[in-house]
Amino acid sequence: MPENISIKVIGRCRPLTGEESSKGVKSVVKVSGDKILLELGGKEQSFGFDGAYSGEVRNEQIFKEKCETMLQRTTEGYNSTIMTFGATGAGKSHLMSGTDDNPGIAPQMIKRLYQHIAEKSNREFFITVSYLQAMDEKMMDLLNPHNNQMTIRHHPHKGIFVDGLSEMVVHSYDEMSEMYEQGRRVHEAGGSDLKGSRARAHSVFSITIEQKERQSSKVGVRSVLTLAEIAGFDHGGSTDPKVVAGVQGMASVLNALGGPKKGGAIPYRDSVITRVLQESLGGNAVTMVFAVVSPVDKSAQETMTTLQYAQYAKNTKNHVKMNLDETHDIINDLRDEISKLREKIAAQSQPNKDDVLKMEALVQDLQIAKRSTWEEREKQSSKYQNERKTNLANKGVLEWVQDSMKKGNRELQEKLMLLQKEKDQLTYQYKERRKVVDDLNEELQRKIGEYSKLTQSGKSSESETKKKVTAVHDLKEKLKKETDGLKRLKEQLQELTEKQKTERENAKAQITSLKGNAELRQKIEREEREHLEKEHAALVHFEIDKMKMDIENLKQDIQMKVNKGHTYSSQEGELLEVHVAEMKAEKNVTTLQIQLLEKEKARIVQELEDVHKVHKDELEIQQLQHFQTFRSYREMFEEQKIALDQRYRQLLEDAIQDAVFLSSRNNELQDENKSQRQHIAEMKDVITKLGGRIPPEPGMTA
Ligand SMILES: Nc1ncnc2c1ncn2[C@@H]1O[C@H](COP(=O)(O)OP(=O)(O)OP(=O)(O)O)[C@@H](O)[C@H]1O
Repeated sequence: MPENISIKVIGRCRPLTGEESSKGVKSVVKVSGDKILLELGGKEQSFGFDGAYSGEVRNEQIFKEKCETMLQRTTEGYNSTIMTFGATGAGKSHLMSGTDDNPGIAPQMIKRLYQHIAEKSNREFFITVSYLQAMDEKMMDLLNPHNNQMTIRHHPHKGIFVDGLSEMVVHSYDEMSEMYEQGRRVHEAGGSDLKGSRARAHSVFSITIEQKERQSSKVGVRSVLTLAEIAGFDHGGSTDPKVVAGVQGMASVLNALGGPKKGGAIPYRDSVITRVLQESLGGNAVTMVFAVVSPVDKSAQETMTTLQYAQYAKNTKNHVKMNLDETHDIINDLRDEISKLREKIAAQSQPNKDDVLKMEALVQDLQIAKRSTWEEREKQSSKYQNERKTNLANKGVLEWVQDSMKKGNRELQEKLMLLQKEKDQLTYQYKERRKVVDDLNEELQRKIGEYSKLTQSGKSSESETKKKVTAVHDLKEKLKKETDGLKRLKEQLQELTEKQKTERENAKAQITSLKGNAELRQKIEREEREHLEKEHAALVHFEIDKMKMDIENLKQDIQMKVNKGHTYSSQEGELLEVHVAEMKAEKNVTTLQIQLLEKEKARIVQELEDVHKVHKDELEIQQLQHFQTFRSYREMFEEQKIALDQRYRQLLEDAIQDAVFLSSRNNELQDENKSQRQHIAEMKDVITKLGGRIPPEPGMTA
């Protein structure tokens, strides 16, 4: 049994914008409890709703207090609709979509839906989205803006649906958010072929949720969550019937549902948006309407209209029921019905017209039902995905695709930035430790110097010498420890560098797969080169440092040995000098190599930039060529379609003519047959009269 539930209406008034405040614009709207108070013509009018919010209240709070329960019902299998409606600039988009730091109803709904799904691991979900724009009675597919025809149909089980509107399967929160965001951008861009003001454009984002228990034969449930933004009723003085119907259709329906015209026929069919939202307005959906108004004095009349119609919505009752997903049973029932009807028609000598029409409708329902299986829809959705980019490019709104790439890139960049931050911290620690090592080294040298002075003076006592030697040893131990720590830090840094490299590779692969975004790819590659440069410079620096430390250690060892009384033979001295000279030479060679590498690097960078430029130009040419080819294919296809249509029409005409000819020939033959039979009957009569004698043939004598 359907439940009768009234449409809930919430009032919302936006604050004055900064510009309006600075210009001294007067506010004529107040929010008090669940009421919106409007000052018009010197009088204050009060409109009571199921809730009212001022613009200062954050969208999160409104969602929590009013919309979260709607999600609950949706996930139980009930259709739910949330619409924002009001004049242009009243704040509909701010409430429905919001901003990055004040997310609107739609992004919060999407987030909560996927949290719910994550909690229900025992259930299997199949989720699709579609996004429709209706303006001046013209429909546009916001997810896949094609030029194919779209028709609003009614299906006995599916309810109202738009045949031809792309239904995209989504598998994750990210995918759904991206679809919503991208569709919204197409809506904002308006699409190049949609003339007119966006102030008259309605948009409907529908999330269809089908779910069933895993590994169970129980019938699942199916529900549609509709998020709609309805434009105000202002047609800007236009007399174009489509423009008027587009914005007035909703007013007429609300009036007939809960206004002065209540009780009469409801003119859903008078406009696209009311037909599409028929289930949400007096039908099978739990509906919440946000009447969104501006506080500006100049908009007071529009505010009044919005609030009045919102009252009509409040008087409307919907008839809500849980929707079972019986697609497979429906297909079987339809097949049974079709085969019974086929037998009936076959048994008729003259097919009954009503039976034939019924058969046609059943076959159409079966086709729709067959297209409703999860597998079929998944296939269809991939097809739409493939068409999307071309359609978006054709509409001149491909720009946003690049924007969304930038968004994806931002996430990658953030990941890389985190790694870089970690690395910066490590590098800082490394530098600090390095300073400690250097200081220790200095101290050690000083201590060794003191020790050698003492031993050379020959005045030191044994205990004093011992003390100096112990101090040198202790320092050496400390230095060793610090150097080990430094080594470990270096290893960590190297690990992090590897990780960074892998992430950058991933980022690069991801960016490479995003066709046509040459700028972005170049940016990533340049950043990667710069990182590598820094890495190499640090590595070379480290090696030179190490070499210096080795020389220092060598020097200290020699000094210690000398201090202990060791005397170097001239051969040993020569060897050591050679050793030090070799190290110095090695250092010079390394420095030279670095300079050469720098030059080589500059050359490669230049080469890369050149190659990149050539590729970018080529890519642009290719893209142009592709579009041209695509256009000529389309034209060819249109021509062939026209030729085929003509041929088909010709064949049809021929067939009709044949049928007409055969039917008239049939009539002639029937007439002939009739006159023959009459003639035979007359002949028989004559024979009987003649007593069985056959009369002579005319012209013969008896
Ligand atoms: N609650 C709010 N807090 C702060 N600013 C708001 C709020 N609501 C709306 N605004 C601001 O008011 C202006 C109009 O809002 P918005 O674009 O959402 O209106 P709209 O009804 O969607 O307009 P249109 O029909 O032209 O698309 C915007 O600058 C928006 O940032």
